[in-house]
Amino acid sequence: MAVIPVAIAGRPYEVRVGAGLLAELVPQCRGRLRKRAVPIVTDANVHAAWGDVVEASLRDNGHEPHWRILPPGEQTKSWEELAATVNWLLALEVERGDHVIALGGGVIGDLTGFCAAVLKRGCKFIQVPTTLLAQVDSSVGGKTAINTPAGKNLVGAFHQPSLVLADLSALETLPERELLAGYAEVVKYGLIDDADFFSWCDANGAKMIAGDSALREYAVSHSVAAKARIVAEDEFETTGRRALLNLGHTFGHALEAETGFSARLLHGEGVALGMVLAARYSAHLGLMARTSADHVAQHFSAVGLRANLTELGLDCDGAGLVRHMLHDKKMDAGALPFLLMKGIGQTYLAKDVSLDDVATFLDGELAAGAN
Ligand SMILES: NC(=O)c1ccc[n+]([C@@H]2O[C@H](COP(=O)([O-])OP(=O)(O)OC[C@H]3O[C@@H](n4cnc5c(N)ncnc54)[C@H](O)[C@@H]3O)[C@@H](O)[C@H]2O)c1
Ligand SMILES: O=C(O)C(=O)C[C@@H](O)[C@H](O)[C@H](O)COP(=O)(O)O
Ligand SMILES: [Zn+2]
Repeated sequence: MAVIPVAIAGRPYEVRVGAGLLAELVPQCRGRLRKRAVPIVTDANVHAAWGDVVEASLRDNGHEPHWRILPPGEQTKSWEELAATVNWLLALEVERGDHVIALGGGVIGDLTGFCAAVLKRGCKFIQVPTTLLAQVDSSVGGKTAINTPAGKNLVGAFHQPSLVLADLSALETLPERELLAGYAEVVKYGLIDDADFFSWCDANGAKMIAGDSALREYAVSHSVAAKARIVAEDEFETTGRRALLNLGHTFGHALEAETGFSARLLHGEGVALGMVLAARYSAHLGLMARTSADHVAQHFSAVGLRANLTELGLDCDGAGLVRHMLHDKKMDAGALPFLLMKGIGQTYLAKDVSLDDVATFLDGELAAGAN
């Protein structure tokens, strides 16, 4: 098992990465489950695949699990599920010092974390991520949120978990499309500031996706360490450092909004396409070699992720996509700082991007798409 510290000032915690952690849930949580009753929020797919294992670990150790089993999918990050889940926690008489367990992907982690952030002004929670995306990204760093019709993650809080348990065995039941979506956030760490890791992805990504367990452990641990480093430096996204983790997300979130937060486009798929667009836009501005932008696109295409806007079949223009971007949380005094690239592993926050120019660029991508 790999143990990665997240050195948040005043509230440090560990991310443990290894196979079999779900079966050892109670010993792994030692000292944190103070009562017999343990509230667990999950979704129906995760419950069907792993509910028995978690239930057995709790019952064998004298606990009584209380399950809240939500519908799978992005629509669950809603006001309605937030209110209903908070009311459920209140009915269970959860106290501030109690831990709620979030068992699932990023949807469950983001929603449960937000419930924990607001319940009695903050109770504790444990992230037990079961998707690749949640293991490498969403379970770490304390961003919690729901969506609104206006956009992605527009209501939320920073609220750190007490512990993250990333069981690599959980990935064995994950559908391939979800693995690929999570892989986009793995590659993101290479594109941000780690060209060697991008080369590692070039050499090993496909084998990792196909199921090689040593490669999976390396990909998850390396990604978590990268995220831990960045969030420890800038927990609340105030210095610009944490904003690097948003690479591809301004485009990606606009695409998710345009496709109605539906199964047409998963978050990680939007991020992959968004990073290709960030690379192509950087090349269009002359910041980055066109060959490097093509390399990014080819990397995603080679594993089966979409790398051209035309593949989405959108019925909008560039200005329509830019309108979604006006809700981006990075908006500052009417301007939108943009994550651009000077090369692979050389992402930076640009403050001088013209949204009219982005719209024109997107019109070109929507018309031609292919490079
Ligand atoms: N908080 C953050 O820092 C952060 C970071 C990245 C993404 N996110 C958010 O995370 C969400 C996406 O998360 P996701 O990709 O994990 O999606 P998800 O939570 O929707 O899970 C994907 C699908 O896989 C199923 N599933 C999960 N684990 C499984 C398993 N082990 N076996 C079988 N099926 C399983 C789920 O039921 C769901 O259908 C988005 O809402 C995104 O905004 C948040
Ligand atoms: O942890 C972060 O910071 C991130 O930006 C990670 C992203 O992968 C994640 O999708 C995040 O939720 C996006 O943040 P948002 O502030 O744009 O909602
Ligand atoms: Zn993301």
